[in-house]
Amino acid sequence: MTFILGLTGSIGMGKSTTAQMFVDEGCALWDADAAVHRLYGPGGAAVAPLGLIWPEVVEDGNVSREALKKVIAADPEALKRIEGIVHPLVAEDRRAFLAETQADIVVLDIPLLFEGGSERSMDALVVVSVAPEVQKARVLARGTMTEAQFEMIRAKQMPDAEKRARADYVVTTDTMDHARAQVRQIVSEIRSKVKDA
Ligand SMILES: CC(C)(COP(=O)(O)OP(=O)(O)OC[C@H]1O[C@@H](n2cnc3c(N)ncnc32)[C@H](O)[C@@H]1O)[C@@H](O)C(=O)NCCC(=O)NCCS
Ligand SMILES: Nc1ncnc2c1ncn2[C@@H]1O[C@H](COP(=O)(O)OP(=O)(O)OP(=O)(O)O)[C@@H](O)[C@H]1O
Repeated sequence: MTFILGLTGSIGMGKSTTAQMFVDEGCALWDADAAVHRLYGPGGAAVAPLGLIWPEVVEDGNVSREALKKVIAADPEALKRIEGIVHPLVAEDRRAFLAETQADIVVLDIPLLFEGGSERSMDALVVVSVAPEVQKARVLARGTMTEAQFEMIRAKQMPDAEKRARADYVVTTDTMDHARAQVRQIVSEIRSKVKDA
């Protein structure tokens, strides 16, 4: 039996960093953002359908994220159409992963877990969270988004407080040591539950 643990949190809250801590504790990981990278890469299943609508986003057989961001900036409806193409392909990638895995605990790192409605298929939910000013400072420090792009994405996502209210576990990502201690506690609780079941 594999225990399926959904991991989510708003932009820049520490999903990838926390997911890696679960891997360090022996959990298997599937990462939705990484699946999107595969789908946009050479031979990826999203390249042809996106290219049919916006030929300019395909460069050397890849989907260019920069070109896609230009499309979204010019047409606010475009993101919905992109999601309509990409999300079913991501769901298929996840099904294939879950069919193969042998791990006792699988962590599914999904930025839009609540927004996309996949929470029902999880055994438990982890939400990562930190103060909003820390979140913003961390995202802007990466230098990949302007403040306006960050605010646009944040406004589109379910508010952090609502996510926390729906979580079975909240991991506060204020420091690495604190987050790691919380991850170890969660894994040990789940392993003892699974053993007793
Ligand atoms: C808009 C795009 C081009 C921006 O690419 P970029 O490389 O700059 O950012 P990246 O993909 O790393 O996203 C950063 C964060 O933004 C948030 N985000 C991304 N897409 C969305 C979305 N459709 N709705 C809400 N938040 C989103 C997530 O928290 C994500 O972790 C890209 O995110 C994209 O193609 N999105 C559509 C596919 C999608 O919905 N992916 C989300 C996970 S399935
Ligand atoms: N527990 C922590 N303590 C200190 N810094 C952290 C912690 N967790 C994450 N960070 C830092 O916060 C930033 C964002 O983390 P990360 O990339 O894991 O977030 P994310 O939620 O996956 O982001 P995105 O939504 O953009 O994909 C990174 O610079 C990371 O080093």
